[in-house]
Amino acid sequence: MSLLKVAGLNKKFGQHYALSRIDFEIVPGEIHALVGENGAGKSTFIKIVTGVYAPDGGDIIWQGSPVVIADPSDARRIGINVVHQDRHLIPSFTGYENLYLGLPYPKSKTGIGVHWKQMRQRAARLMEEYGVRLDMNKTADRMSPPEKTMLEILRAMMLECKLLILDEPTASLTDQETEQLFALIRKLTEQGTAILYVSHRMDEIFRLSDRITVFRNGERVATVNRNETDKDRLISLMNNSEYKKSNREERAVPPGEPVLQVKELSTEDGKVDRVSLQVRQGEIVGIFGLAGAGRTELLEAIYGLRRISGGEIVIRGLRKKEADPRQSLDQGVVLIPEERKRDGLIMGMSIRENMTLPVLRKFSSGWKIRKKPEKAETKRWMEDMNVKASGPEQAVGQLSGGNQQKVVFAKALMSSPVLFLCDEPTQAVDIMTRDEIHRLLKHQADQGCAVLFVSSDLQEVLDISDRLYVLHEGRIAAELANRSVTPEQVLAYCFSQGKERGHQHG
Ligand SMILES: Nc1ncnc2c1ncn2[C@@H]1O[C@H](COP(=O)(O)OP(=O)(O)OP(=O)(O)O)[C@@H](O)[C@H]1O
Repeated sequence: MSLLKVAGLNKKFGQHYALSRIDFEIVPGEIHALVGENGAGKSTFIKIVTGVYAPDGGDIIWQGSPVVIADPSDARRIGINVVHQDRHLIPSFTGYENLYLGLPYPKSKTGIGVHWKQMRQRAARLMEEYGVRLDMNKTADRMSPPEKTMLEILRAMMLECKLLILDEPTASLTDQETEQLFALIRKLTEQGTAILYVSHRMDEIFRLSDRITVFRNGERVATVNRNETDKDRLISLMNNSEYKKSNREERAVPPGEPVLQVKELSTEDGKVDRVSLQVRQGEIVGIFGLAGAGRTELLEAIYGLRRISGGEIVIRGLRKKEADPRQSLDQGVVLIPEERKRDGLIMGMSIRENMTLPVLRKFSSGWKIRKKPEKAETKRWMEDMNVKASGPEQAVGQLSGGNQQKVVFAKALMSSPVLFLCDEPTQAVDIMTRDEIHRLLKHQADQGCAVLFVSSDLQEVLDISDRLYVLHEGRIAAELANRSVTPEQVLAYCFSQGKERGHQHG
């Protein structure tokens, strides 16, 4: 019998159908992937089955009976939980405290205090049951991304979750960390929990899922068995056209003058430790490291968002005097941040306002902003980046996650930068846009830009970079020419413990 069945589900925003006549079914113990281009309706669907949005029509059947899921606590009560990429943990709370978040703490015998022992025992039982090892005394802000994901899954299982929805769970995880997560997912399904797995990462979908449902423009276009389809067919279903992957080609333009020179750079918090690197004109340089290696921190330090305790940053021959993002922008440096909701965009503002804010000078004459060219350029970039929206005036907060990322990118491109600092720029974007972003960056590099590119997807780093640095515990563990390097070689450096630290030029 199906665990969850929906029939004829509709959801409208204004005149626009985000979901139209959706039929869907998931059975106990199944791993069911949900895929679709950015804006296809996946998040809206999740929000309806978890009680965030009310549908405008259609039925939801849970374990054979019709239900109304009025709010998220309703969903949790019947056994539906979701783990999002934006994790819902309280940073200063320990693992234990986060595990019991929103739940009654076990009371001590007196009925006044918390029964800590019981709390710890229950957590230990749960971890043993699912084969998870976590230091639950650590506060959430000291946990790595995979640890946080595991903790959230454990919390769902405390609530006797029958349907666990994982929304881009591996977005910032490396391959090894993803393996740990997959092992946990398999354990959950063995015990009958169904998994609805939303991801843009095709390889994972093919490794993990039993069935795959494809959404396109708010409609369900297919549900297929994993072993009866392949990646190219799936992508064609997603966008109704032939998909051709761009090849890993050698870039012809030889690198020019150094644009970025980092010498012995350290941050006050110790996350970046005596890092030296350089990126020249026309070069795309990758940075790879495990979660916690200091990838984001390094980019933030270069951009001026993190306090520096030593070393220097030279951009086009000019030494940066202090941590100052404004100065970076003036020097033609842009940062595509990992957390676009926090750092990249103002959700209440329109696409146009977000894109043109840093470059308003370009459109001003005297006191006035020349609206026409401002709008025209916004539109041009929206077309180039294939941003799905009702128009340049739509609020960014109303766009799907992937389309927000495209706006971040367009905004960066608009300022004609000389140096791109990209932190997971293709996170959450669909596979077509991912190729498009790679193409755009290569084009920018061919025009003389320098690109420093961080991704937790090793294959992506290898696909795009001319050269790469491996980061390990805040330090450069290796510099590798990306001609014949294999993923295994890169990973060996990620796990190196100092003594193997060395340089390899090729
Ligand atoms: N609150 C809202 N107001 C107006 N439109 C919205 C709102 N939320 C979503 N939409 C629209 O509904 C459509 C579906 O969006 P949804 O977020 O469900 O897509 P998605 O498949 O999850 O995309 P992504 O892969 O980019 O996260 C989009 O066109 C989006 O702009």
